[in-house]
Amino acid sequence: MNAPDPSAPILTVRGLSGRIAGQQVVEDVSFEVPAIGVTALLGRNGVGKTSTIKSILGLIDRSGEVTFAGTRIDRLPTHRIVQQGVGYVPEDREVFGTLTVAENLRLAERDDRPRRELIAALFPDIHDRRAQRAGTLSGGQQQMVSLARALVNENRLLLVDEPTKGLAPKIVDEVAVALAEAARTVPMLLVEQNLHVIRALADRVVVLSGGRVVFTGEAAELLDDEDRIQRYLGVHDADAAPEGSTR
Ligand SMILES: Nc1ncnc2c1ncn2[C@@H]1O[C@H](COP(=O)(O)OP(=O)(O)OP(=O)(O)O)[C@@H](O)[C@H]1O
Repeated sequence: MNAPDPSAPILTVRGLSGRIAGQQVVEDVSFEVPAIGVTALLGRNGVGKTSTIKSILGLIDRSGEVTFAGTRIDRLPTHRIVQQGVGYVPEDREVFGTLTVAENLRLAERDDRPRRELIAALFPDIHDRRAQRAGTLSGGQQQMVSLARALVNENRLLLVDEPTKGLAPKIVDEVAVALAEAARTVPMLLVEQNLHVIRALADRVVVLSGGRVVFTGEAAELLDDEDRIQRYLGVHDADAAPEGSTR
């Protein structure tokens, strides 16, 4: 077998469309995620970022081509996509509130040798709270559990949806540090609205507007351009979050 080409994208999306309840929420979206670093998926509220992630994962009705590590995955059910090494950290965390931290992590374990030591090292606070019910954790702690669930398996790509949403600034920084650690070992497609976090983490950006891609490029190309930031994201650089955001 040939060795994989490290310069090839880990994920290629071509002409992806997604529908929810018969309504088109993702329209003919095309972009690539390199096999290294963080690619940020950006855009104003409601442009279709979450729906794009869900279309890739087959969580909503979709059409178009999605190629992961050289294999078409656009006809596969979600569990088969995840089994191929696509980790998902959903918006709003979706931890099992009545289960303990340890039980939440155990449920996520897919590999023969789950990376429990790595999780303990990356998230010492969560490790110390492994007997606590996840529903009683703070928002930031729940986000760490959600991230830990994706990192406990050896994934080849992480899809991370708005990990800092609704968190206090200090906790946003902690989550950003954890994401940066994670990004050292696995490429990431990150939906994020906080400009400070985007600046700290993103290597490349893909910007959506009205369900379509309107800009792709190096993160600095967007972040050094006040006009583009305002036009595409509806924020001034000094702001942490776009218009209409709850943060
Ligand atoms: N379950 C649903 N039923 C009907 N419409 C939906 C549903 N989920 C999303 N939509 C619509 O699809 C469009 C795209 O939503 P999506 O959540 O993908 O946007 P987003 O860019 O992730 O937004 P945000 O930044 O606010 O999280 C929006 O117009 C939204 O109202």
